[in-house]
Amino acid sequence: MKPKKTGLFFGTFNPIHIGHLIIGNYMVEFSDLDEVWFVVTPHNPLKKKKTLLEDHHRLAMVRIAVEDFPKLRVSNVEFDLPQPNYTINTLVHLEEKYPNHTYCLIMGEDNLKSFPKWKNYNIILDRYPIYVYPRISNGNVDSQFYTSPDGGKKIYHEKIKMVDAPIIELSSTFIRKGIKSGKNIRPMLPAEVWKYLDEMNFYK
Ligand SMILES: Nc1ncnc2c1ncn2[C@@H]1O[C@H](COP(=O)(O)OP(=O)(O)OP(=O)(O)O)[C@@H](O)[C@H]1O
Ligand SMILES: O=C(O)c1ccc[n+]([C@@H]2O[C@H](COP(=O)([O-])O)[C@@H](O)[C@H]2O)c1
Repeated sequence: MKPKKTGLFFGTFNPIHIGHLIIGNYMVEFSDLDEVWFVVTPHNPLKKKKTLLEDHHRLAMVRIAVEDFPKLRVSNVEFDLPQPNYTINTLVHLEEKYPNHTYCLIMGEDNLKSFPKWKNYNIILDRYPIYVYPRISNGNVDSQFYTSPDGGKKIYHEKIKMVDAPIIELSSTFIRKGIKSGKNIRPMLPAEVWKYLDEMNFYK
């Protein structure tokens, strides 16, 4: 059987919002990927855990968000791996567990900026293409992968594919703050995710 080309969209998803969904869906519809897995991360090694909802709630909301999209899947593979979750370890694990897939990474531009701080990022780059989705909130990306030697037109590492997709400037942080200050942020979340959050009184 031909291996499935699978995009791994790693994230904290605290909570998942329509920006995430638009990215996952765009990648699977407008690139060469067969499917996209939203891999819910218990603990990002570069983030503090304090404002984080419990893993199973974040997972439940991703599951609700993707259930009507057959090419989008949710994965809790990192729940049983050591924390904090280093992506290289998860990739090794996935290669063993699901050998009939070829993997690439999906990330927003903000994550590309911190990418050189990731464990074994050179090995990740060696082995996996990275599809990057544009994001502007953190200013111009100035990671080593972006700097053209002549300072002119941006050039990128050969494994990094910048995807020409619409920019949706929305973040989970914005949503959490909005809820805390009593704003109506309902259109920013899939309807059923908003319902879940609201019923559970999260982020208030
Ligand atoms: N609006 C967006 N546009 C492009 N990429 C995004 C967007 N929102 C999230 N991402 C990407 O999705 C992945 C998971 O992101 P994450 O769960 O941290 O969401 P976030 O909205 O950035 O959350 P937070 O505000 O809590 O940091 C990351 O690769 C991030 O870059
Ligand atoms: O492997 C690393 O060193 C590493 C460092 C920082 C972040 N990551 C991963 O990047 C993913 C995106 O995280 P986040 O919090 O921006 O959604 C998440 O799966 C993290 O575990 C991984």
